[in-house]
Amino acid sequence: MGKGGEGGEQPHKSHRIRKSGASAKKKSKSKPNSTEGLSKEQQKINNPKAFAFTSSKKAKRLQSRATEKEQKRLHVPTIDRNIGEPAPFVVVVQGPPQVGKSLLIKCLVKHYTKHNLPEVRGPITIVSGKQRRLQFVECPNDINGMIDCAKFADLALLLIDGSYGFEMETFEFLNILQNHGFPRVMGVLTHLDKFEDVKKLKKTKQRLKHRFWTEIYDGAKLFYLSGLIHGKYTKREVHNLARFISVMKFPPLSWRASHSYILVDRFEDVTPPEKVHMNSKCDRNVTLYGYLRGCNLKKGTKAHITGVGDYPLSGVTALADPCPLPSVAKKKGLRDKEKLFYAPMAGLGELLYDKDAVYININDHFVQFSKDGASNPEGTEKGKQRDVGVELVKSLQNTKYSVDEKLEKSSFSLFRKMPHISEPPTSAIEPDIKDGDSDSDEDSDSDEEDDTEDENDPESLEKDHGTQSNFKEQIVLDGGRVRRKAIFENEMDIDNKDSGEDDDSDSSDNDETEKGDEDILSDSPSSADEEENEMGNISKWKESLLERTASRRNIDLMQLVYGTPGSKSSDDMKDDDVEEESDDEFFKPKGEGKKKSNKGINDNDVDIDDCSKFVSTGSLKDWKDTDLIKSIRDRFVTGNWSKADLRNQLSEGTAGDFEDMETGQKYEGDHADEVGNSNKDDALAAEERKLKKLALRAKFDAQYPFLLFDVPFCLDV
Ligand SMILES: Nc1nc2c(ncn2[C@@H]2O[C@H](COP(=O)(O)OP(=O)(O)OP(=O)(O)O)[C@@H](O)[C@H]2O)c(=O)[nH]1
Repeated sequence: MGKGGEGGEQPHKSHRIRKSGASAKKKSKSKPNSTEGLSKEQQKINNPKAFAFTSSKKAKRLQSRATEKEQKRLHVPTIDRNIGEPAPFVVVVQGPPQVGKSLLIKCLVKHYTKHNLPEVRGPITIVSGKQRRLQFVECPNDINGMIDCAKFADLALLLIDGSYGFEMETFEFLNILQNHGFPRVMGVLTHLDKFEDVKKLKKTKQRLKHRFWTEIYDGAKLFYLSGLIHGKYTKREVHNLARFISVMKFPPLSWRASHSYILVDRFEDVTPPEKVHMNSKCDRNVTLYGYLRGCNLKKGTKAHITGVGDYPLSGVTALADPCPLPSVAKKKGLRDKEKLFYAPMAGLGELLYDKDAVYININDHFVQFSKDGASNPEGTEKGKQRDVGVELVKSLQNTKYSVDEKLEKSSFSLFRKMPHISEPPTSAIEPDIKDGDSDSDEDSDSDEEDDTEDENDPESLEKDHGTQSNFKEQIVLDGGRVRRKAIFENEMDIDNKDSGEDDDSDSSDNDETEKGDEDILSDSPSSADEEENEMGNISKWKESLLERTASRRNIDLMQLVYGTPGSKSSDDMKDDDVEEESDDEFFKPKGEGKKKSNKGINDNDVDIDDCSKFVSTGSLKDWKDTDLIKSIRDRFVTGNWSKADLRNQLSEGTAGDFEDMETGQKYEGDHADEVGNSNKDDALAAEERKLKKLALRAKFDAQYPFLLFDVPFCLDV
């Protein structure tokens, strides 16, 4: 572009600096000392104060902020080994029983695909965006299931019953997650519609949020699902949750990225039927289907199947994607056709592609079964001539109950006059526990029950996790359900503080909860300890678990050797033992008493020291015996050594013969004459030995005559 407007183009008008008027004045005002044309260095020299910092603190803060920003920018690049489309991210939905896991998955699937899921079984794959697929898995409520889920979860949705509080399952899963490279975790509070008091709801939300933050990290995301509408979570809340999952970043976990693994979404037993017919326990061939994650998988590699074992792969085949990502055409959002989902185990979809076959699944209500022959009288006669296969199928139509259902209802008696034994109903657990512990628990733990338990069922069992622990598991029987509530002392502390604050602001708020909690605090003996255990990011319950494991194995050697301070005297202990023994003896079956009376070393105690070795208990001393411990007490640094000297002197004085080998002089003890005739042979043998020694000594002296002199010498070479 030329200035002269060559080529027919219009020239740009150059900027004209104002020389008069308001804007010219303004400029001259803002720049009284014109520094135009000066370099930055020169400007600094001219006015150093303008470039100096006014506050050192502020400067320091700015500097650290700049460094932080710089550091954040720098990160180790993650290597993505995935070829082609990335495998779906696995979203594990975990929580205690009946918290609403299946319902949440159903609602999320409905939101993403507009399909109703009849049943949640196995992984459910859906297309959630143009570049993203998700796989929902419901975590089973057993520890093995939790371990398996922790291995493949990219995101864990921890469902918590808000009306009830934290349960043990959540913490168990969190602990397992930590051992598998902590994936993304999000909390979801359900059953919030059970709160009638808005204030109480708000408070509970706050409390649970802070506890959640303490366990994971400050600011961890916690969603609230406020209730159900037509048996489903509200659309808005599900939409928000789904949005959050859709945009979430899943940084690859290093171990997983360098190992190949498959979350199996379908499996097929492809063993030839005749082989199974010949031998029902023959080795089976099983085909497993699923998305491959991590790195590549080769034929012949040994694969570990959780809960089954290690097996070599006989072959790996790449199949067509059952739930492909939509086309990359430039358009906003997903079309309805592209909202695919794949859930072979949940009984969805009509076609099933196998390695060697295609199955067509037809819903039962579309199938017209032929009428049962027995229903019409004519058919009975015809039925006699029917084919055996037809007969079998017809009889199958008649069965009302499946084998499992029949087994559940079945019962048997071991002896003729005994009542029938059948599987106990779940409610049968209740009276058992109540009978055993209800009395004592009501007495001791009645103070520690909070409002939810009061409402539902006051009878509960408590297990203290160690003496120092601030974390307790409380087994509560809640409307026929056994629930394992997690109770934190810290939590109670916070509650108390909160209630105190609230009391100031609103004294009329007399919640049962607060009362209960205050009682707990005032009555609990470890209130001083609680103050020490302030809320922090460190999870105290995990610490206590470690401590307990360590303390089980530790033996206090000091206590074993020197005894417990203020322990009973040995006589007292003996008396106690005698009493115990006599009591035991009284109720013992025949022959048992003798075993117990043998006060040898306890076999269990032997295992504590080294369980890998077999130790014969007969040859060992019982180091629990106080007399035995006393007998060696003076052999240690802290013992009385003068006693030992005295004993040596006495033994020397009384023990009799002593012979100085240097001089050949012989000292005889006071009691030498007490040696009887029976020891004569010994004396002769000793005499012989002495002569031998003297002869040897003479020989030695002859060989090394210089050793007879005490004068030090050296050899000159
Ligand atoms: N009132 C209320 N009921 C809920 C809520 N969430 C779930 N439910 C109900 O709780 C019951 C259990 O829900 P599920 O989704 O089967 O729970 P789950 O965790 O899958 O149960 P399991 O698989 O047996 O462990 C259902 O009847 C739900 O309707 C909620 O937020 N409020």
